[in-house]
Amino acid sequence: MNPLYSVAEIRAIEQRAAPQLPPGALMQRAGQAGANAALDLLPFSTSKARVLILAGPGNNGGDALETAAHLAHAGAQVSVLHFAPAGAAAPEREAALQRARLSDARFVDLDGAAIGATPWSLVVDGLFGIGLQRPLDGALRSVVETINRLDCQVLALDLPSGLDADTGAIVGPDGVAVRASHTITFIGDKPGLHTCDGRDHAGLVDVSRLDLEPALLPPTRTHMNAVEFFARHLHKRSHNSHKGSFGDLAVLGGAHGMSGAPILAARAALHSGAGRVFVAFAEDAPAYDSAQPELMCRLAADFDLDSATLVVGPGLGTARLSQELLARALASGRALLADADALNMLAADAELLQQLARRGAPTVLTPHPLEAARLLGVTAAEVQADRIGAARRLAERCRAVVVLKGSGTVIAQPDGAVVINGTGNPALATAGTGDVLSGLCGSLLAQGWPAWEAALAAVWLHGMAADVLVTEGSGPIGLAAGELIPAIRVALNRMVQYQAH
Ligand SMILES: NC(=O)C1=CN([C@@H]2O[C@H](COP(=O)(O)OP(=O)(O)OC[C@H]3O[C@@H](n4cnc5c(N)ncnc54)[C@H](OP(=O)(O)O)[C@@H]3O)[C@@H](O)[C@H]2O)[C@H](O)CC1
Ligand SMILES: [K+]
Repeated sequence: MNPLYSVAEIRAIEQRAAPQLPPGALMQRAGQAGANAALDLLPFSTSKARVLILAGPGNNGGDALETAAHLAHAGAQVSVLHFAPAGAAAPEREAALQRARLSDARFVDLDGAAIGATPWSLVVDGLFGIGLQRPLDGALRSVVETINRLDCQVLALDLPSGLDADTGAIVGPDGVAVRASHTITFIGDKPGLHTCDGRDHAGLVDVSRLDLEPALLPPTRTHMNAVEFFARHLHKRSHNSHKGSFGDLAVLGGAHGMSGAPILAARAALHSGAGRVFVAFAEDAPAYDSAQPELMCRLAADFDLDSATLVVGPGLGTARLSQELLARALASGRALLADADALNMLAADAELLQQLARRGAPTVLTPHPLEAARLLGVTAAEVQADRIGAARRLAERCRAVVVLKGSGTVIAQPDGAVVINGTGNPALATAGTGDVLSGLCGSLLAQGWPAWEAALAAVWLHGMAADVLVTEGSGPIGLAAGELIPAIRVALNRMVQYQAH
């Protein structure tokens, strides 16, 4: 299990640990952990390695100075770009500075051109960590811009400087942040490294607990998604089973001219194991889907919405007829997933929203940031500035499981529990992948999964399918949403094979 800690939680752990440790022990351990991570990235013959260390004015800078001393001791050619604190520094930072000055590391004063002209093996980013208060400006900003133009690997200490550790947003409206290839984060993992701009700036993340006793690390309400969270719902199938054993799902959508979306969702549902899949079209119901004749096409007005688990929204439109269909669906006692236009109609009608929140049956909402913004009455930028907060508020307000899509999808429960998903990649940034996700998640609900575990598994599988397709060369550019569907089936069956009871 990978818990994620907020800055406040990390500070509290630090305060609890410090009295039990010699002064400066945590910074020295962070320096050692930083050096170990750096050595793993350097060529075997360390003496040939040119390492640029950026040391900021705070304790993140202190970690960098300790790292510099260790790497110089290991024989690397270390250059330190030091940004002295405006006022008095912490004693442990002073000690780290002394150690670096006494080592073979060279303190340099390089401008952007000089930095750009040197063939560095590695840059270590110790400008700012969890103490960043405001956007990077002036010399700090231009150093970060210079580093981001280099080709070499960049190791961020604790987190990429310029990033908000809690939200993954870059600090400041026009802010900059280091683009690291690797991050070694201290004491505990941090949500901001895995969502919003976090994944693009943190690279591969590794955690060093700085040898703190596990008892010092309290339980958290935020975790990275993991198969173990939903594995108990993976079951091998019995011979003595039939289509009725695996539930009925109906995808409610498809207003005039928007029939592709519900079809995509329905195909995904079929290939994720639902026993029978209906497509209930708001208008223009086709006789059948020639590519997937297994799907049963109906006119929504004639379909008994109480007879199946429901996915409501793909291509549904927001016309009067669609609003009535949504109201009927919300009144059903069956499990329900609301996506796309269903979310837009809920945002525009407080009564429908209340009806949703009063539902007793399992309910999942799958908004992208703009849909979440409409539901919360804020802007998409405000949602992205605090994706975890937005998902938590929406889950609480709607009393439903919320899947806030985007880089590092955030899944929230009404009780405040949050999971950030780590699978997936930019190949998913194409039309229709949301419909595939809603069909997949709806299919798990139809097979009897609880809302929370269905959402965790669906988001995990959806991302994993994209990751597998990219390794096979089918992306990230040009992946079509429909291509995810067979890959999801493979990933699901493999997971059942290896994990199921
Ligand atoms: N958490 C732990 O147990 C340990 C953490 N370590 C490392 O320490 C940092 C946190 O250190 P902290 O000093 O609190 O914060 P930072 O180093 O991130 O930066 C704060 C200093 O930077 C100044 N500041 C902040 N924003 C800016 C800015 N945009 N431009 C210029 N200067 C800025 C700030 O000064 P103020 O002017 O705001 O007072 C601070 O001086 C953590 O991330 C770990 O790496 C320990 O080493 C190990 C234990
Ligand atoms: K940093």
